[in-house]
Amino acid sequence: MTKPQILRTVAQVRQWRRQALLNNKTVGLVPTMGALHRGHLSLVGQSLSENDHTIVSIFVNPSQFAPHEDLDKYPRTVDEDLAKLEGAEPVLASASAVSRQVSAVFIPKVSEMYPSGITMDVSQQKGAFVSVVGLSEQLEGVTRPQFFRGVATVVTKLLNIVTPERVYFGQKDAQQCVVVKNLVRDLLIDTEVRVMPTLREPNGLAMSSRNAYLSQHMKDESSVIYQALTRGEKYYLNKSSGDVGVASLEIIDEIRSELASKNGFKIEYIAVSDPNTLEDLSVVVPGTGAIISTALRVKNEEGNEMRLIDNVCLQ
Ligand SMILES: Nc1ncnc2c1ncn2[C@@H]1O[C@H](COP(=O)(O)OP(=O)(O)OP(=O)(O)O)[C@@H](O)[C@H]1O
Ligand SMILES: CC(C)(CO)[C@@H](O)C(=O)[O-]
Ligand code: BAL
Repeated sequence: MTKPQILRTVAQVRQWRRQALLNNKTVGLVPTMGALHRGHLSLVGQSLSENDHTIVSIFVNPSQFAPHEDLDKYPRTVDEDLAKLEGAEPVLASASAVSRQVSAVFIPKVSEMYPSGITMDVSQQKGAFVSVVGLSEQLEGVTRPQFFRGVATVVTKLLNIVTPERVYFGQKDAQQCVVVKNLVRDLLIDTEVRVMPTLREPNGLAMSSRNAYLSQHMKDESSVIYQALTRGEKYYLNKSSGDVGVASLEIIDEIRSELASKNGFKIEYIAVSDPNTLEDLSVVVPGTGAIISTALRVKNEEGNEMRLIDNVCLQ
């Protein structure tokens, strides 16, 4: 088993990429903020099965955190992450990929990614930033206004550095996927955006690095989120038929009543949206598809509040 190369500078990644190109090898990129779990490894497995080389980036990107958010305490577990990437058989890797290993891991410093410097205060930031207008002012963008500008910026930088044939994201962060697809299309970036299904804990809770902030009890309680979303999905499936749609408000009411069964969950939003534009849908019609997404705040035993997001797709 060969260990992945650890690359720390943009120049090292470019050199590695040039070599792959010279050898006529395809490259898949899996961008992450580390604290890897099976959800991340499923993206890695998919990339291994579709590309000759897979590069994983581990970078906790400051520009997508607001000053009051958890940048400083975001879980940083690089040694464990590397062990998982070196050793673990990537989840869902197809038979043809089993013999493949992650080729490289890019772990840059903030100064490498932001050569003009960066501060947490958006008004003080220097250098170029990428905004995806419209899409990033909805849903997640309402409570995290800096989030999509930060994500769009860092993903553009990563795509410029790596120029991968394919880049992999998780459906759990549904709005992020739509924002990235739009920026790749509008900035004419030559890469295919692959969106992979959400991996869940046995109780249905979507796997997430920030779940590390939750006690087992809170994790159990939080399984209500997926139960509520699937209740909305079932309601839609039972009521829709042929080309007869279902009012979004009815679906949202179903979800809200399931969530109301738990105390201490503050709903930020429940939305039924067009999967491509993320515009609110008043009716879901079979065949057109929709995303039902939600964000909630939960308190752990220490009284610290944290935010969980999840979604399901309707066909
Ligand atoms: N449960 C999951 N299933 C599939 N993909 C996932 C899952 N969780 C995260 N991902 C994807 O992994 C990539 C890296 O995500 P990130 O490093 O932010 O982890 P995260 O678990 O989403 O962390 P956070 O707790 O900050 O939301 C993203 O494309 C994200 O959508
Ligand atoms: C895409 C990403 C790695 C950009 O920092 C991050 O938002 C994430 O991990 O989902
Ligand atoms: N997975 C999304 C990264 C974030 O919430 O900052």
